[in-house]
Amino acid sequence: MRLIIQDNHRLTSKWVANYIARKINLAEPTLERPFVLGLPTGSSPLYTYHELIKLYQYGAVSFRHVVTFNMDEYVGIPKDHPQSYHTFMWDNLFNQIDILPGNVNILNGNAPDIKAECQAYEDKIKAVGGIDLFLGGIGPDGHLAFNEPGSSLASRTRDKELNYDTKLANSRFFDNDVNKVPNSSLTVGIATVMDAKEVLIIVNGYNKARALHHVVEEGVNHMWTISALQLHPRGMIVCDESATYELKVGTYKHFKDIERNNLDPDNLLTSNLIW
Ligand SMILES: N[C@@H]1[C@@H](O)[C@H](O)[C@@H](COP(=O)(O)O)O[C@@H]1O
Repeated sequence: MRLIIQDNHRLTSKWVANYIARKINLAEPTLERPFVLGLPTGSSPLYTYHELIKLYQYGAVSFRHVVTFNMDEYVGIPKDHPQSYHTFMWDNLFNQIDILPGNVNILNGNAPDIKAECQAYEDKIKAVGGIDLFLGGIGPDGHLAFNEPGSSLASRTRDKELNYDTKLANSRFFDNDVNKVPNSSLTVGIATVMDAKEVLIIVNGYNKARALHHVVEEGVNHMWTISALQLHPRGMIVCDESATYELKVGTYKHFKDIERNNLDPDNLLTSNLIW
């Protein structure tokens, strides 16, 4: 697993956006052979999306032949609700880049047949050849997408109840009222994410420091579902300094050392030092 430590959230976002743009460009995607990107919502990827929009505006990347699959969606709120993940993605990324609407895939939290919806999502990912790069964030309890602590590490796309901690964390988007946060979600499973050719997780802030410690320094454990990343051949975390507060000094120094030539986001757009 790679751990890229950046000074702050702004640099984290720039690094991740440049990395994604470089990956898309290197793949030289076409209509027949698109680049397939898994995407999260939340505050962690927000500035990465702003950076990607800037790169698109400068002409440094195009999303014309990019197919996306979002990680998750709430159950029980309309698609056009201001806090639905549909709204988040269209407002913060898709409406501002050249992606074809038909290439965007987001789970339908109001599907009449949840099982069929989730199976169709898994089938569609397979049909396009799998996900090339899955971008993600984590919750303070180390959950990936909505795979709450205790979720099977072999899980696939399904519906999942949200725990109180997650509802509390997400209540900031629902007038700080935990009762307004939906009780359940549709989410890709841990195995769905781990099937991607590459997984890149953004971790920012003190409130994620414990989770970062668990994924980097402890064993694989279903109570910290992000720890499954240790088993991925191309798993990478990009974090800011604040998120490293629970890491051992030695761990911190080790990753700073081995990634010392890869830290400058500006080098990424032309670098071949990329997976
Ligand atoms: N389902 C999402 C996760 O995919 C996301 O990673 C997490 C962290 O969000 P944030 O980045 O806002 O801290 O929140 C939600 O629970």
